[in-house]
This record gives sequence, C-alpha cells and structure tokens, in this order.
Amino acid sequence: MTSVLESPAPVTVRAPAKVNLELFVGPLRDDGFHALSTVYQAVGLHDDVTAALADDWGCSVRGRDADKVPTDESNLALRAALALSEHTGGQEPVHLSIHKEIPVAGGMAGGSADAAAALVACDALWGTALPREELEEIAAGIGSDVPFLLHGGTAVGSGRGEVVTAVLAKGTYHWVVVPSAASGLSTPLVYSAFDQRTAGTRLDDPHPSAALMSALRAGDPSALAPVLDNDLQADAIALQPGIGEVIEAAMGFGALAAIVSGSGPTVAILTESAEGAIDVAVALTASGVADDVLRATGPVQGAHVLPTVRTS
Ligand SMILES: C[C@@](CO)(OP(=O)(O)O)[C@H](O)COP(=O)(O)OP(=O)(O)OC[C@H]1O[C@@H](n2ccc(N)nc2=O)[C@H](O)[C@@H]1O
Ligand SMILES: Nc1ncnc2c1ncn2[C@@H]1O[C@H](COP(=O)(O)OP(=O)(O)O)[C@@H](O)[C@H]1O
Repeated sequence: MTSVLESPAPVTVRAPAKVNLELFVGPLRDDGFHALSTVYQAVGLHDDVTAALADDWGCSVRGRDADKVPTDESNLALRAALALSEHTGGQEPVHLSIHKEIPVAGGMAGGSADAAAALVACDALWGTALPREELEEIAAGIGSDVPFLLHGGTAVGSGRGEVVTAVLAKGTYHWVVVPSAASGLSTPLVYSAFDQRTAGTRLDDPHPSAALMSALRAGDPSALAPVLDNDLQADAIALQPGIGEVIEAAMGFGALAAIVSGSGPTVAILTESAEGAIDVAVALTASGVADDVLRATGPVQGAHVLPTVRTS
C-alpha cells in the first residue's frame, strides 16, 4: 500500500457527450448487436470523473440526474477502472467521484463518457501509461460508444460503433439539446422496435453517406442539416410521440434540423449560429414544448485530464 506521503494526487478527467449525426443500422450480428455505421460528434456537455486512491473500490455521483445512476459495480466508470486494473495485472483500489452534466439515459452516452474518463484518469493515477490502442480495446469491452468518447471530435463508428475513424470536419456547430428525461425509452427497447418494424426486410451492410462527409468537409451547417439521418428515429417517436412534437416545434421555430440522438429520447437540434441556438431554446421553453433545454457546441475534444487546481 502506498503511504500517504508518496500517494499520487487525484486525477480529474473531463469527457463530453455525443450526438449521432447519422446512424444507419445493418443486420443483426451473431453477438446480438446490429452492425452500425454512425457518425458521432462530441458536444460540449461534460461529465468530470476524479480518481483517487482509496481503501476500497467505489464511486459516488453528484450533479444532474445523479439519483438515476448506480454506484455499485454496474456503474460504467467503475467497470472501466476495474477492467483497466485487471488488464494491467491488478492495481490499488480507487474511489471515483463523478460529476454529471450529461443527461442520463438520453442517447448522449453519458455513462460511456464516464467510462472513458475513468480509463484516462486511472491510467494517469496508476502510471500504467497504456498505449492508446490498448485503452481503446478496454473501452470497446465496456460499451460501443466508449472508444469514441476517448477520441472526441467528429468520427465514423463502424462495427457496432466501437471502431472509430476520424473524419475531416470543418466548422463549429451550434446545437440545442432537449433531453425529455421523463421517458421510459431504453436502448434495447428501441432496437427491438426497429427489429419488429424491419422484420422480413433485408438490411444491407451500413456505410457512411458521401453527402454527410461532404457537408462536414464544407463546414456548413446549412449543408449538414438536410443530410442528418437516424434509422432508429421512427421507432423512438413511435414509442414516445412527444419526441416528434419537439422536432416539429423546433423546425417551426427556425431550426435548421432536428434529429433523435442515438436511441433517444434526446432531440438534437441544429441551428445556424450561437444566436440562433438561443432563439430556438427560448422559443421551446416559452411555448411550453420543453422545460428542460440545453445548448452545446461541437465538435469538442474527447476525454482529457484537467489541470490540477493550485490551492496555494
Ligand atoms: C444507440 C447508440 C448509438 O450510438 O447509442 P445510445 O443511444 O445508447 O447512446 C448505440 O448503438 C448503443 O450501443 P451500446 O452502448 O452497445 O448499447 P447497449 O446499451 O450495450 O445495448 C443494449 C441492447 O441494445 C441492442 N443493440 C445495441 C447496440 C447495437 N448496435 N445493436 C443492438 O441490437 C442489443 O439488444 C443490446 O443488448
Ligand atoms: N456512470 C454512469 N452514468 C450514467 N448512467 C450510467 C452510468 N453507469 C451506468 N449507467 C446506466 O446506464 C444507463 C444508460 O445511461 P447513459 O449512458 O446516460 O445513456 P444512453 O445509453 O442512453 O446514452 C442508465 O440508465 C444508467 O442506469
């Protein structure tokens, strides 16, 4: 056991939320997951995870939706820390303090962000200094979105979303995010609605669309808006019609586009500028369509260590 004197200082890592600019769902694979082609964008809503050496493994959660997050070993951040410890032959226990800003169970991958943050934080705290590819491998074992949250920016996810390839993207995009927290939507429920709807049709292997890639290269939100696409959107709306109402209202208030993020229920609304985002956000709240409305810009960087605050 490390003595107090030589104990490394706690490490805090910040990780972003994601929106899926495009989500194409392919055939069901033998492992029970659908093949995916998605284009992720990391956006500026963040969770912070602080890893500190402790007598026992554990985690605590505060901030937005904290009461909806487990603190036992089903917590994705704790699972990630334990997986890294096992991979490196066993490490000293840590306590993870999670501060959440990312809406829980919204399709913005907050749990995956916490897992990515925990991997980077523990790797620094323990001094394991794992090569990036190994960290990504452990990340993929925790969840399909975790490698992207390590990576950040804008990237294609293939396989079941865990194989991440950067894309050339210019510009900054201004999003309004409507989480719809009261929902009972879950990822398995939405995929199973997709399965029922598409039963009997042949699903092709999914690929990124050339139109989306070209809009991202141009860095033009007006060009991006018409090519945003999500194969799970119809199923999310069928399960929770309020999502469709948010999309329709946002378009009426001058948004460039509005789309379900991942399996929902969060609606990601693309606007032309920072001012445009404020206008749409205010209109959504003032009209009573949504009482919980956030704003975020993207792309932003993936999980990264925050500088230690000097206290003296
Ligand atoms: C939809 C996406 C889009 O980025 O994100 P979220 O909306 O959850 O953030 C992802 O595909 C979330 O992938 P992942 O994190 O692996 O989903 P999990 O919660 O582990 O999957 C729960 C269940 O959903 C189904 N599932 C999930 C992913 C996939 N590619 N095919 C599936 O069929 C499977 O039945 C799986 O057992
Ligand atoms: N650290 C975590 N933060 C958020 N949710 C977590 C975490 N660990 C486990 N979970 C569980 O994962 C589920 C999915 O949460 P989340 O990752 O926020 O959403 P989504 O998968 O829709 O993007 C939650 O219902 C929650 O119980």
